[in-house]
Amino acid sequence: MCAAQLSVATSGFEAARQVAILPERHRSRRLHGHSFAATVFAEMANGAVSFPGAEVGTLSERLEACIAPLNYAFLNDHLEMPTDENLARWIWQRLGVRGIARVALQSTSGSGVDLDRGRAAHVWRRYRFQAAHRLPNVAADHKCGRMHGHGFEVVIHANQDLGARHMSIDYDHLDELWAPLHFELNYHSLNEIEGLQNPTSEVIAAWIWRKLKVGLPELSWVTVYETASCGANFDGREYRIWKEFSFDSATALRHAPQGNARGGLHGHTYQLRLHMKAPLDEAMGWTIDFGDVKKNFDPIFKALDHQPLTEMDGLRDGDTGSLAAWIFAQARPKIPELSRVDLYETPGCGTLLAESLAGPCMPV
Ligand SMILES: Nc1nc2c(c(=O)[nH]1)N=C([C@H](O)[C@H](O)COP(=O)(O)OP(=O)(O)OP(=O)(O)O)CN2
Repeated sequence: MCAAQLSVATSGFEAARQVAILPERHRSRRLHGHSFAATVFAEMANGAVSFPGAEVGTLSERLEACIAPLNYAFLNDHLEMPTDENLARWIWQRLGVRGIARVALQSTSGSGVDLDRGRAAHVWRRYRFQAAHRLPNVAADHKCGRMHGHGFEVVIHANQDLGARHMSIDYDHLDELWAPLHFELNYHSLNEIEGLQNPTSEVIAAWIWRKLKVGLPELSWVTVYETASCGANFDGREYRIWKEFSFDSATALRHAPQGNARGGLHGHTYQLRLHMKAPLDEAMGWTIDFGDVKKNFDPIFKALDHQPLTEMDGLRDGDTGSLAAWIFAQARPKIPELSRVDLYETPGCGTLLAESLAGPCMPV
């Protein structure tokens, strides 16, 4: 049913750099530093791991070894031009893992680059705005029918490889394009803005897409976080929404060799992101209601949270790959629009199970 099962590993490094390719007087031409985070998505073949269930651990070890020379280092000693994009490419080349599907590199929590399967570089930037809204078409007892508000977050991805010039889409360019939209949205009631009379996450994402695409033909995705646990993204054609859950469970890896701590009973605070793909319901302005996703997933959530996964019926093993497959199989009949499951056992480390790899990585 799923086209891709990818192991995901994330690891950080502290490093200094100078980016001389940027225009005169750009702040990043000066010596500066970041807490970088690198994320790798890879299909881990059976032969690449020492035992079934070790995929995420093995990928994490490989990534840590790969970026170790960059930690507490001057990046210009390792790469001629250490832009975020070039760092992501450097990691892809040196990781020594077959089956890499994506590499993501964040230099701050608000900016980074994702290399897709074809190694096209999508630069992204995160923005925030504070706004009120209500959904006018929901049922009378729906909480979102009342006027309320959110600290919305927006992530803009643009395909750098489509730009005519190298570094043509740098972060400052995205900031310039975002500024008038921020002015329109921030500290406003969204329902009063032309085109946002029914301001669902999906409608907001499409509205931002239309506004930005004119000046930014390289735009790849617009992602709107309505709350910390839900949101929507739009690529000009298709809508995807997600809803996140956190559950705390005990697990053990059945095939871990004697003496490996993962073979014994241990536990995680899992982060689960369910992605749904569906056409827009024009009347409601959404694909499906986040609230319905939560309600339909609730029995499965209860089967997972504060439970010993080792005793779960039908779960082949306690690794995130097995668990994501179990969750997909259980949830799909209840949520037919479900198209992807991201499951992390520690921040940024876990499994992504998807029908297609369309859509952004989503920053850690
Ligand atoms: N597909 C969509 N569904 C819903 C949207 C939307 O924009 N698109 N919006 C809402 C509400 O505006 C609401 O603010 C968000 O709903 P909800 O998922 O219930 O968010 P919470 O974070 O408040 O949920 P909890 O998990 O209960 O904390 C509704 N649906």
